[in-house]
Amino acid sequence: MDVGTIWMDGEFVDWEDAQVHVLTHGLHYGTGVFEGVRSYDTDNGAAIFRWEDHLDRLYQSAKPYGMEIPFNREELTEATLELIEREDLPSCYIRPIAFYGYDMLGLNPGDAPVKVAIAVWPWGAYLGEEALEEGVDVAISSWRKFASSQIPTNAKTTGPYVNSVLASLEAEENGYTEAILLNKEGQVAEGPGENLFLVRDGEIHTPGLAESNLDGITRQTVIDLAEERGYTVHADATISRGELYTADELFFSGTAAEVTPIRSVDDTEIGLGTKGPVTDEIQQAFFDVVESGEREEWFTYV
Ligand SMILES: Cc1[nH+]cc(COP(=O)(O)O)c(CN[C@@H](CCC(=O)O)C(=O)O)c1O
Repeated sequence: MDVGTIWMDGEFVDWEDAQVHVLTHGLHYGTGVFEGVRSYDTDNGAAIFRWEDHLDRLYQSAKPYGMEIPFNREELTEATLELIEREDLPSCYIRPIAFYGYDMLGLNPGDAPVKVAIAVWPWGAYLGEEALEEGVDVAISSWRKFASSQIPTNAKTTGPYVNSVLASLEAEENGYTEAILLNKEGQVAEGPGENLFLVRDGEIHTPGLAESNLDGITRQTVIDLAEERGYTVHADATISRGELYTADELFFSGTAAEVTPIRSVDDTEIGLGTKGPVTDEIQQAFFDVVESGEREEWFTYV
């Protein structure tokens, strides 16, 4: 990858110089919070999709860990816009991260400084170029999604992503593109890096957030777009494993995954085994939004 600069604690540094001490608290204990954001090269120029919502979530994610991010919204916004321009990447994936840095180790971060970095890079179709059109084959993970009573699932925290890594590794080792995780009660939670939607008899269902799922910004976008098109959306659904197999359609949503159809679960074909008509309509509506860049309330223009 043709790399450039990274914004780190107020400075733009060369990619290879963006390094941390091996005794960084976040490296040992997973005490970091991050965002996954996309800038699109829209008809109205480069524009970051739902940046304000991602910023909201970044600061909210820091709260359970007593983490004070030492830069305000305006500073992070200015840094990100400048970084996109410096890297000349109107269409890119943006990774802001804040984490407890280097001081004497111990579970309590104590006087460890809060470090902040922002990187951008090109990132195409998260689950593969053909996935958006043809759908992906997924498997139910043997790992369960952790519960919000164990770790705040409304915070996008680095350490707990080992749960997602385990599920993704297992899926790939078994020949699948992605996993679906069940929660500790055995109900459908989400993907390792995506929310999940089910279509049945023309209505759309997605698991609720309280028990185990990230409050996805793309999930909310899908809900808004579906309701605008007259669909009934059940946004607090309890979905059993069996209902996945009998669904008319399934799809993932996420900043990286965008809207990706699921064509099989545990080798059981979903619907006709390809992208379904409702998924197609929602996916097209999503891409119309991010390609046009017209809905100003959802875009921060570079
Ligand atoms: C567990 C999880 N659930 C749902 C979502 C969708 O949330 P949103 O992006 O706000 O719609 C993501 C984003 N996963 C990010 C990280 C992916 C990665 O591999 O790292 C992403 O999509 O950027 C998750 O990590």
